[in-house]
Parts: sequence; C-alpha cells; structure tokens
Amino acid sequence: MIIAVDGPAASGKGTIARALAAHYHLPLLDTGLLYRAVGVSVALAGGDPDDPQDAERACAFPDSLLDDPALRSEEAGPLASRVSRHPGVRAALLDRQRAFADQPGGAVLDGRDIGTVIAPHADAKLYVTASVAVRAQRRHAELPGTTLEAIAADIEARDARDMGRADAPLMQATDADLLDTSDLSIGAAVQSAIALVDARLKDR
Ligand SMILES: Nc1ncnc2c1ncn2[C@@H]1O[C@H](COP(=O)(O)OP(=O)(O)O)[C@@H](O)[C@H]1O
Ligand SMILES: Nc1ccn([C@@H]2O[C@H](COP(=O)(O)OP(=O)(O)O)[C@@H](O)[C@H]2O)c(=O)n1
Repeated sequence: MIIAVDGPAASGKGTIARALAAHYHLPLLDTGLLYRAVGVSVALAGGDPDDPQDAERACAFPDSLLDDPALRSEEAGPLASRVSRHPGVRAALLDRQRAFADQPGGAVLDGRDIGTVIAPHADAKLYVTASVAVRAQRRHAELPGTTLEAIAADIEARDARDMGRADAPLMQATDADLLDTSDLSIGAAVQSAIALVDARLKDR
C-alpha cells in the first residue's frame, strides 16, 4: 500500500505521515529532506541555488547529510524551495523517491508532488493544509529565535514559489482527500487522516 501525503510548509503533513507510517507499519520517506540536502549542499559549496548547474551538481550529496540537524534550520527551507524549481534537480531525485514508493509492502511518502508525480498510483492521497496564520504559529514554536512575521513571510513566499513553478507544482491531486488541520489538534488530525485512508482502502 502506498500513501501519499502532500501539502504546504507546516501544514502538519510530516506529523501525519509519521503517524500513518506507524499505524499501518510502513516505511516513511520525508522527501523534503532530499531537497533541503541539495539546498544546503549548494550553500556549503558557495554556489547559487537559483543557478540550475550549481543546484544539479549538489544533487550528489552524501547520504550522511540527511541526518544533519542543519537541514531543519530556518535557512534550509527557502534554499530547498529555490533549488527544487530546477527540472534537473527534480529529475535527479526522482528515481530514489519512486523506488522507495514502489518497494514491496508499500510506503508512506510526504512532500509536494507525491500524489501528482512520484506516486500517481498511490492507494491513498492526502492533501494536508492549514491557514498561513496557523502554520506560522506552528513553525514559530519550533524556531523561537525568529520573529512570527519573518516566518509568515517565508511561508507565503514558499507557497507562491512551490505552487507557481512549472515543473511539479504543489497542488492537490484530483483524487486526493483534503485535510485542513487549522482547527484540529495533532490527535484529531491523525484520527481524520486514518479515517480517510481507511475509507480509500475499502474502495480499492
Ligand atoms: N494539528 C496540529 N496542531 C498543532 N500543532 C501541529 C499540528 N500538526 C503539526 N503540528 C506541529 O506543527 C509543526 C509543523 O508540523 P510538521 O508536521 O512538521 O509540518 P510539515 O511537515 O507540513 O512542515 C510541528 O511542531 C508539529 O508538532
Ligand atoms: N516532494 C517535494 C518535497 C519538498 N519540496 C521542496 O522542498 C522544500 C522543503 O520541503 P519540506 O517538506 O522539508 O518543508 P516543510 O514543509 O517541512 O517546511 C519545499 O518548500 C519545496 O520547495 C519539493 O519541491 N518537492
């Protein structure tokens, strides 16, 4: 069984994807980490994240980088969003994500284009969202050193860049279930997600 979880920054998709992976005993891939690794690698090499060649070169990052806490920093999100616009970067990361999705037994993947590009054949697809104000509050609680205004501005800029790019833009797949977590606790959001996935599995 493949479960695709997509949505914008701090919508709660990672939390939901983790809970679904535990509930259904499936391996989990946070695909945002791959783009964060490319973005951070470009910065470490002194390159330009908006330059396709610099970004593509950085796709050969070492796997050990995926465990680096720097990938969760405030700077890494916008860097990831900038490199992820380049079709060459998306192509370089495609096989790894598809192989994870199609492993025997299935998988949960979360990101921006799982239900639309990586695993359009997923058995269940969730598009997780929440208002900008709620998402900014959540990220602020994680990154208290930054102002709420700066975080909200980053979220809005990232939404616009991720939804506006030509290649694999962030969008709800036509067959994805929408889950707005703005007014839901983590527990309630996870229960709703499990109910939506169970309903899709029954229809298979
Ligand atoms: N429904 C929710 N209610 C309150 N906080 C939440 C909820 N879902 C997630 N969070 C918190 O918000 C932050 C961002 O959630 P996360 O799942 O990492 O989002 P995403 O993967 O979409 O960026 C985390 O600190 C998480 O614990
Ligand atoms: N499947 C994916 C996952 C992430 N990304 C990009 O990587 C950036 C960081 O993704 P993330 O999921 O780690 O970010 P958060 O939603 O956790 O803030 C996003 O803003 C996207 O630009 C993507 O293009 N496609």
